[in-house]
Amino acid sequence: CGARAGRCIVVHGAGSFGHFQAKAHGLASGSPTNSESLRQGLCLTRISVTKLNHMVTEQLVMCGVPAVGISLFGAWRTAGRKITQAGIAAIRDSLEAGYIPVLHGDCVLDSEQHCSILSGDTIIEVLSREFSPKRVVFLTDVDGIYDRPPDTPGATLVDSIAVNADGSIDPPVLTSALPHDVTGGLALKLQTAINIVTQSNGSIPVLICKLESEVAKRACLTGELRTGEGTKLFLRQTEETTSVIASGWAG
Ligand SMILES: Nc1ncnc2c1ncn2[C@@H]1O[C@H](COP(=O)(O)OP(=O)(O)OP(=O)(O)O)[C@@H](O)[C@H]1O
Ligand SMILES: C=C(C)CCOP(=O)(O)O
Repeated sequence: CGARAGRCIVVHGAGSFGHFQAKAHGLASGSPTNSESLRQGLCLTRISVTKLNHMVTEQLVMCGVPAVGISLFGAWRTAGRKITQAGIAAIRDSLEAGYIPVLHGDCVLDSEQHCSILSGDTIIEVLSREFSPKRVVFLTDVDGIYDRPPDTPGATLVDSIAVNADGSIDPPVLTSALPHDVTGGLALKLQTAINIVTQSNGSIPVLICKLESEVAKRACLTGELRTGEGTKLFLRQTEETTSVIASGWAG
């Protein structure tokens, strides 16, 4: 409900919705022959992910947030899983009219394999390029990024991750994903966070913390995340980037 305080875009994943149907019908890899089974799988997956989007949007509206659900299907397209068309206009128009767009991981039409899946994480990466937000906050069901899967003995929360210009990170992190996940789970979330940091040259801070917490509220509204509250990614400054910033100030 903190969304009332300013303009923001909400993107949610499919969670326990959609992945089972998508996996059962092979939607991620699609098929050039565009079979009946694939079409049926796409319809069932969309019923599931839009049901979740309806529930999320409804909760936001009940909290007084002017939220509108926006799906990708129809407006976004891929070719061999690569995005060839992103329906940005509908999102921009909704924001300008004072609404909070609520997008979700979805399946879309693909010109080579009939359909493909776009994860909520992939959507966030595209939106970050288009809208250059003040910050991106990933909300998850654990406190942040751990050095190894949090259910592994000895797992420790990582307060900050330095992202190098080549996309490598320090410290390294081990991840795991649930067997039904068709989009890669936390590994894709982390890769998306890294891409946002490198592509924005460090100008978009990325924070990862726990859903439904005071920490999450403060992180979304102010960008503040204290030690032990979650994970912050930042671009490791090299001599080259430092001199560019310095010359920017001098100019
Ligand atoms: N190194 C790690 N640090 C934190 N969480 C991890 C790690 N490795 C695996 N996980 C698991 O990732 C889960 C969080 O990922 P989350 O479910 O938010 O992403 P997702 O699978 O992409 O979800 P969605 O599909 O809804 O976007 C946690 O429940 C945790 O168990
Ligand atoms: C159609 C599906 C399963 C969307 C997946 O979106 P994600 O949960 O954000 O990876």
